[in-house]
Amino acid sequence: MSKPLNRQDKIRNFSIIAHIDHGKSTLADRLIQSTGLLTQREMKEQILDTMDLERERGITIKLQTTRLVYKAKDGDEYILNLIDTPGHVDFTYEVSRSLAACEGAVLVVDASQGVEAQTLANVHLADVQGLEIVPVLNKIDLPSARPDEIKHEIEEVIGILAEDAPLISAKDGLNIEDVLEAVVKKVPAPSGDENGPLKALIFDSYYDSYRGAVAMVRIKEGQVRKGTKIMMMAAKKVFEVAEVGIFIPSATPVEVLKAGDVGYITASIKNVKDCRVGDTITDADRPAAEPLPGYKKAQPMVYCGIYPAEGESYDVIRDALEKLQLNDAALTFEPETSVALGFGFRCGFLGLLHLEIIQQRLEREFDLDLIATSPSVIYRVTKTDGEVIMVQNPTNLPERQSILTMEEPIVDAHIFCPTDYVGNIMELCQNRRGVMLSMDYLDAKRVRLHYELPLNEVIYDFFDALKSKTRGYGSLDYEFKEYRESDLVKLDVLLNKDLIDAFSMIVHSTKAVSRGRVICEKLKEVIPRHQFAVPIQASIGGNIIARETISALRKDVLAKCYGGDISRKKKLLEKQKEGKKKMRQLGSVEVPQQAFLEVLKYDDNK
Ligand SMILES: Nc1nc2c(ncn2[C@@H]2O[C@H](COP(=O)(O)OP(=O)(O)OP(=O)(O)O)[C@@H](O)[C@H]2O)c(=O)[nH]1
Repeated sequence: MSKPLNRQDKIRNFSIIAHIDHGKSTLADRLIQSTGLLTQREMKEQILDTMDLERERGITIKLQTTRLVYKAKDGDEYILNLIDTPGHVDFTYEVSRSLAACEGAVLVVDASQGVEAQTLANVHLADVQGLEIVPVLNKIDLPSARPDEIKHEIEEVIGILAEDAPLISAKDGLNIEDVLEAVVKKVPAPSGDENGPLKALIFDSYYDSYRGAVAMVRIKEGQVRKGTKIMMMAAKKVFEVAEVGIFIPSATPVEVLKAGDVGYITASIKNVKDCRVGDTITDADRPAAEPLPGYKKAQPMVYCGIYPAEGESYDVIRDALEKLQLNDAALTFEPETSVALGFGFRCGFLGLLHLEIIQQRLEREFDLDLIATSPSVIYRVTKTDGEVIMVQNPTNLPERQSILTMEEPIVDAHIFCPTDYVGNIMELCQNRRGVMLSMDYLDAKRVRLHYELPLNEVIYDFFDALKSKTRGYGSLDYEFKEYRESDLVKLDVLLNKDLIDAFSMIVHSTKAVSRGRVICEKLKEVIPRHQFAVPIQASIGGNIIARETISALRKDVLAKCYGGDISRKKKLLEKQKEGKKKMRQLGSVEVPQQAFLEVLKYDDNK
């Protein structure tokens, strides 16, 4: 006797996880296409990666979800809810968010590259959520594909069976159906009482100017429909549901969402703070006893100041940050002031990429002109009077004589790379004060290195340096380990004798002189000449350790334009104006926005 048919038996909720570039988005597109959701013509190049920024960088940041309908080989129709995940070392937290809404994860591994740092990191996150992992080997069309070796590697390094893993080419659309079959067979159907009190997990949200905050939810128990009075369990706010729906892939209203479903809820929620990712939605008239377990809250690891450029409004920036925070709980901010830059915000990020993305989203989506100061990690300072303080902003570092000890965050870093580049990696890590803990050979060609590294050496451009020193083949994953005492000093920058607090940073004492020199040189390159000479100095505790001077020059852009070419003159003046817009007056010196980014760049050869 077969057991009676249950609606949930025909639902599968899953994510795709992969190391960057192993083909996650390409596979997602193929799955959408092969289940007939969209015709070829309608298919954009990459449907799930909607944001411009992502396209540019080729990484997925914002979560998206899509309902697919698949007629399986067993003759039944299944609803497959595919929840997209971001793919970068900075965003493991967001991966956890989408995994919390699933029962399984398709693990895509490039059949020529093999297991990489984020393959392992993502598997670990899926494991923590108790998900079924379905391995898939992609890019088997490549002549360099070595599926048998990589299957073995998956079994050895990850410890899951890979014998039956589908061998696919997402690019050519080869064996895509095997992936759908594996999802149907291996990923468990959702369970959860449809008639119990409502419990819905908000795994993402976005702001829609007409409908207010839209909560993307996984219904774990109970049901929700238009008119249901819902309560946000953490926010303790009650709303009446205006609409529930699903993504196919655009938002489409349905009558009801029940346990096991993935969809969205709108309820004219005007204040974005009332619709926090990770919160549980319940029925206000019949509330659940307890909220769902959230996932581990992400701790920002990198802080920087964000200030309005000339003429921008502080309130508009606050509003924009609040909107971004709605679906990015890892972003934190609080007001701060800078002598050089005025009123702004101290913002916390997961890492440098996260910082750059938020900065660019503020500039593009909200059309804001901003200045971001040097990023900093959080230092733990014990003062001579016994007080312990956490310092996120170098400007707040107490006077030297009142500091007893300073500790800095240390991370555990795992680096995967081809054996040819081991020497380069070791050199890089040594330059960044790393301590090697172990080195394992994955096979004859690849190694895994385990290092301890101070976070303040990783946040600036470690990832870029790693990529360039391994021709793109190295991969990195890191996590916070502990605070450790360290010999740190505050490095200040003076422009025309004025201390510019926005440039101050905390560095290891052995690095201070070389960093100071590089910063002065970089600033000399990017700050335009003024009508007076501008000394650029780096100092530690009042002692100047490096100096450059920008010589005086009068800039007359029209000097070259003799004759009557008025349109050319106009163009030059426009260009100069445009250039001005990106300038910021710091004391008596005009500094281009770019300078703030330049000071961060390390020079590993110095
Ligand atoms: N040869 C070959 N190339 C593929 C295949 N699948 C994907 N690619 C290519 O690999 C690159 C990365 O693919 P994506 O789908 O963007 O990778 P991703 O894992 O989504 O990357 P992120 O969004 O950065 O996480 C693209 O240039 C794809 O065209 C495949 O089966 N064969």
